[in-house]
Parts: sequence; C-alpha cells; structure tokens
Amino acid sequence: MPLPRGADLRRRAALSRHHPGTGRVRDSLCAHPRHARGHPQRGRSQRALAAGAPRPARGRRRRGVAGAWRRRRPARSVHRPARPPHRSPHQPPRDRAAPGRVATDPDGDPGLGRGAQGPRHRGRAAGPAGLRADHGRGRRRRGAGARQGRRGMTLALGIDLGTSGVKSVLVDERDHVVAEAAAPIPMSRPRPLWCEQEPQDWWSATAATLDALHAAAPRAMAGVGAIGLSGQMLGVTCLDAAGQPLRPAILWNDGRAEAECAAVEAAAPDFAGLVGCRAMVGFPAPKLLWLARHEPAALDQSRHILLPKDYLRLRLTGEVASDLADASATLLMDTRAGTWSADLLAACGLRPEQMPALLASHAISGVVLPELAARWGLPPGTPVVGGAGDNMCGGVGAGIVAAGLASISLGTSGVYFLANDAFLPARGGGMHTHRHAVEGLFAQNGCILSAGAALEWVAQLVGAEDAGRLVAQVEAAGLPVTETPVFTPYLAGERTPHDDAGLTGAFSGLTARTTRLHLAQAVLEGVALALADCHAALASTGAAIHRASLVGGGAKSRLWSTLVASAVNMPLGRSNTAAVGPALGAARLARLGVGGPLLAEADHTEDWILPDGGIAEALAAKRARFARHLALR
Ligand SMILES: Nc1ncnc2c1ncn2[C@@H]1O[C@H](COP(=O)(O)OP(=O)(O)O)[C@@H](O)[C@H]1O
Ligand SMILES: O=C(CO)[C@@H](O)[C@H](O)COP(=O)(O)O
Repeated sequence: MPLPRGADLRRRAALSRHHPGTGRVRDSLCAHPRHARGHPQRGRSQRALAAGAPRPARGRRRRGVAGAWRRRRPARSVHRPARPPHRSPHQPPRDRAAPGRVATDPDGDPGLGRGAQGPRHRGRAAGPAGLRADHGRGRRRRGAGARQGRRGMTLALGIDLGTSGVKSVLVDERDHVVAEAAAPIPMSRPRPLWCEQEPQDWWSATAATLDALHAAAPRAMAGVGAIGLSGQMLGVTCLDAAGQPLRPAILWNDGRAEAECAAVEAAAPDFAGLVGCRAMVGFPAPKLLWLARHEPAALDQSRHILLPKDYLRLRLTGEVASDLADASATLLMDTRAGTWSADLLAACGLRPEQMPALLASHAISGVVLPELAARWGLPPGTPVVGGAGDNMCGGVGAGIVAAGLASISLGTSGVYFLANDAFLPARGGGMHTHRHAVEGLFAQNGCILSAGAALEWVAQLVGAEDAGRLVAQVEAAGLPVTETPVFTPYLAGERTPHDDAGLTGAFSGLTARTTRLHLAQAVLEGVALALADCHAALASTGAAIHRASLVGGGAKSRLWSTLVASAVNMPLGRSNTAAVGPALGAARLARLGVGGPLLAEADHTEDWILPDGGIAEALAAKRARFARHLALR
C-alpha cells in the first residue's frame, strides 16, 4: 500500500538533507544551442534568443546559484486509486517482465560488467544495442559513477515509454548519461487499422530497465534526486477504480476512429482554435468516442482515463496525474488555458472526474512507492515530476527549448517538432499544435505514422536478423539513390500531410536487379521523403525554422540521417544522446523540478549531418513518383 503522504514528506525532507544539490549555473545565452561551436547560425541575431529563452530554465538557474536543487511538494490535486494496481486482467498470471539490456559507464559502478544482455524479443535485438553508456567519454569519465556514489551527488532518472520499448537513463548533473537500459514492448494489430499494447507490458518493461540499472549501477541509483517520465503520446488507457486496465490501450497509430472525428469537431465552435488542431484519427478524443459507441461498458466502468506514461506514474507512485503538454494532445483540452474542456469531455461520453489532474511538466506529481524505491535502491521518497509526451521530451533532450528550434524524430513514428512562443493552431495538412514541456512554449508538429515501424516491417519482410543490422548492410552496400525503388511508408495510413487512415504503402520501380538491400534503402528514402512532406507542411504555415536536430533510434544511422537532411535540405544536428533523447529530456525535466537547471550543458551536438547534393537531387527526382503513389490507395 502507498505510504501515507505525511510519512512520504518526512522521508523526502530527510532525503533532501542527505542529497544536497549540485545544480550548475551557466550563462543562459551561452547555454543556448545556437551558440554551439559548429552551429550553422552561430553569431546571428540574438533577438530570438532573448525572446525565446525558456523562463523556467532561467528561474532554476538562479535558484541553482544558492547551490541546491530545491525539493518541491507533490501536487495536492492528484488522486490515488483505492489500491495500487498490480496486474492487468489481460495478462497471464506470470510476471511478463522483459529483461532489460543495460549499458553503463564501464567504470561507473565497480563489480558489474557492461552490457548485461537479456534475451532477444521476437528474434530482434532488444533496445539500443551498441550504444555506449558513456557515449564515447569513457576514458575522460573514468570512475564517475563510483565518485557519484561516494559524494552523494544528485542524478536524474529519465524513463521513456516508447512504442518499441522502454528506455531508462541515469543522467548526472552535467547532463552526461552514466547508465542506460532498454527493454522491448510487443504491439498487437488484432484487426485492420487497430493497434494496441497491454499496459502491463509497459510496466513490465519499465521494471525490467530499472532492475537492470539497479543491478548495474546501484550507487548511481542511490544518488537519484528525481525521476521524469516521457511516453508515446495519444494512447488511451482505461482503468477501473483499483487502477486495473479494463482493455488493452489504443495507440497513437490506431486508425479505427475515423468516423468519430467529425462528431468530435462539432462539439466546439472553433475546435482547432481551442485544442490546436483538427480532430484526427489516432488522437484520444475520437478514440474515446469510438469506445463510447462500440464498447460503452469499458468507458463507463473507467474510473481513470490515462495517457501511457501516466499509467507508469500510477504504478510508480500510486498517483493519478498528467502533465499539460502530453494532455494538450488529447484534443480534450483548452490548450491555451491548460484546462480540460467540459464540452469536449461531454461530447466524447466522458465524466470530468475520469480525467487526471494536470500539472506542469517539471512539477512534482508524487514520490516513488516505498517498496519500489527499496527494490531499485532509490532514495526513499524520490519525487516523480509530470514529464511530457515523447516528442516534447525529445525536444528538451535535444535542447529544443526556444522558439524556432526543431527536432526530427526517427522513432517508431517520424515527427517534425517545432518550438514556438505563440500558440498557432493547425487547421489542416495533418499538422497539430500542442503545449511544449517548457512553460510558455508551444510546438507545431508534423507526424508520419511509420518511420522506424516501416524499417521494422521491411526487416521482417526480408528476413533480416534485426533492423540495425539491416541498416548496417545497406550502409555498407553504398547503393545509389537513383537505383532504388520508390516507397511510400503509409503502412498504417498517414497523418501529416494527408490525414488519411485509408492510405496504403507501395513500392514502385522494381526490376530484376532489385535486392533486399534496395528495398530496405527505399524504405529509408521513403521515410525521408515523407518527412520532407512534413517540412513543407510546416513551411507553408510561415514557420521559421532556425535549426533542427535529430532524435530517436533511427538517428543511429548516418545514412538515414543524411537522407533526411537531404530530403528537407537542412543541416541536422545529431548528438551522442540522440537515440535516448526523450529519456534525457525527461531526466532534465526531473532535475528542473527539484531546483536544478533545465539544460546543464550547452549542447550535446557531436556532428552536423549536412544535405548531400547528389542525394538531394535524386530524392527530388523521386518526389513526383512518390506523390503519384497516393492514387494507388
Ligand atoms: N542502427 C539503427 N539504424 C537505424 N534505425 C535503427 C537502428 N536501431 C534501431 N533503429 C530503429 O529505431 C526505432 C526505435 O527508435 P526509438 O526512438 O527507440 O522508438 P520508440 O520511441 O518509438 O520506441 C526502431 O523502429 C528501429 O527500426
Ligand atoms: O502520435 C505521435 C505524436 O503525436 C507519436 O509520435 C507517438 O508519440 C509515438 O512516438 P514514438 O514511439 O514513435 O517515439
């Protein structure tokens, strides 16, 4: 059972004495990513920087001068269910924890080998195999984890519930990832257009990563000052009063609710102006109306409707809450006001009490349950902050914390995310505007539904051992873009710019010389072309994109990164933490929540991926054929 709140706070007070903060103070302008060495716009006007500098970060930095990360009280408005949830009724009675893979600073925690590996999941490598835990700083950072343990320095733990798996990272006060672990999550497509996951699998995978981190880096876990949550967005999770899932979660790439979109939009006179975009398939509001129409009992019995990472919060802390950023994409909120809309809830058959309390992304939502803190060697009463959707957290992880900065995510989905200091609702083109995790900022988004998902699909199709190895073979082959087929990645319909759940994927230009590697490269190119469509949709709104960075698992590939840079014709920053960007962003929000700086280090960018003239020309030549595939639906 959850510890009584008063006891939690007493433990937390004790903790704050034992873990004095070490927040660093940096000049806010110098910390801006555009000032990074090698940045293409370095030295340009400072006005946008001054205007766009994130307010919370400045505030925290000032507090950091006092030398300690402040501890904050958990939000009062959060709700606790009758008892902590333990297992989904959809699961077999065994613990389905997928063993996590872990990578740590090789010298960080003595006595533990690096890269303890769990078994493969469905024949694919689990998690970000091959990522070095210290991201290439092993020699310079020798012994860092051990020192942290001795000095009691404060680390932040970021947990990212991606669609393909959970990634958890331990981040030190200089923003270095000292250990990370990953565990896969299965996905189910039980009917055409449907896409679901079991909340219990989210929790099992999360627990597996934290077990792995605890086993590999116990001292670092003992130094954790706060936890942040990032998660795949838009998932609908229906829970009973005890926190038990009533059905599998309906994911962001589920296309069942097309018929419900018009009815949802009709519920507000200026729907897009209120929520930030048109009602589109895959978003929570139409999916909830679908449940009201097709599974009314499940909706009626739901005591709580949660987003994916908020289910993790419930399991971690026993608290029911969400953050304003992730919740702003439900299409059930007055996005500017930051409140649930009574009209939209009613239109979807929802009762206001079914919705969680809303918090800022850096606000403390609760503390880790005592038995879990003991299991993972976390300090008793470790606070968990609001966190945000994975795209907002990916943005924070990539330093996208001022207007005009963008990130492009190559995860299961592909997302173009542009931070803005104005709320600019999207009125078409499959675009969507939400709140950013950084207070005062919003973000314009374009999203393609199958980026890594398309790569995974072709890897399975051609019998590759795993997607990463297939990409390595493609890179080694060096095939000219002029010789590969054209591929449209509409395997689950498409959101931006088409907003059409009925679109299908296609290859064209196959010849007797086409090999499995040609097909695989065509998929990478097709994703790049689809992201170029997002870029064009964003540009058509008049958006000024000063700089863009890559995040997500696909960013591990130089070829894929170059294809994307060439398709959008922009240099793209790529950091050593790109593949765990959302988890890093969640950790940064956690640190902010306990009085540390948002960005402790100016920039992680290791290299700039430049557009390649030849590739850009070949992709441009393929664009007309790519567009013609739309007629093949
Ligand atoms: N070495 C690699 N090169 C290119 N893509 C990769 C590589 N390794 C993994 N991926 C892709 O990265 C995707 C996972 O990225 P990730 O950001 O973790 O996604 P999510 O957050 O949706 O779980 C997978 O779909 C996989 O196809
Ligand atoms: O629907 C969206 C954003 O609107 C997706 O981007 C999900 O948030 C899934 O993210 P990944 O698992 O692909 O990172």
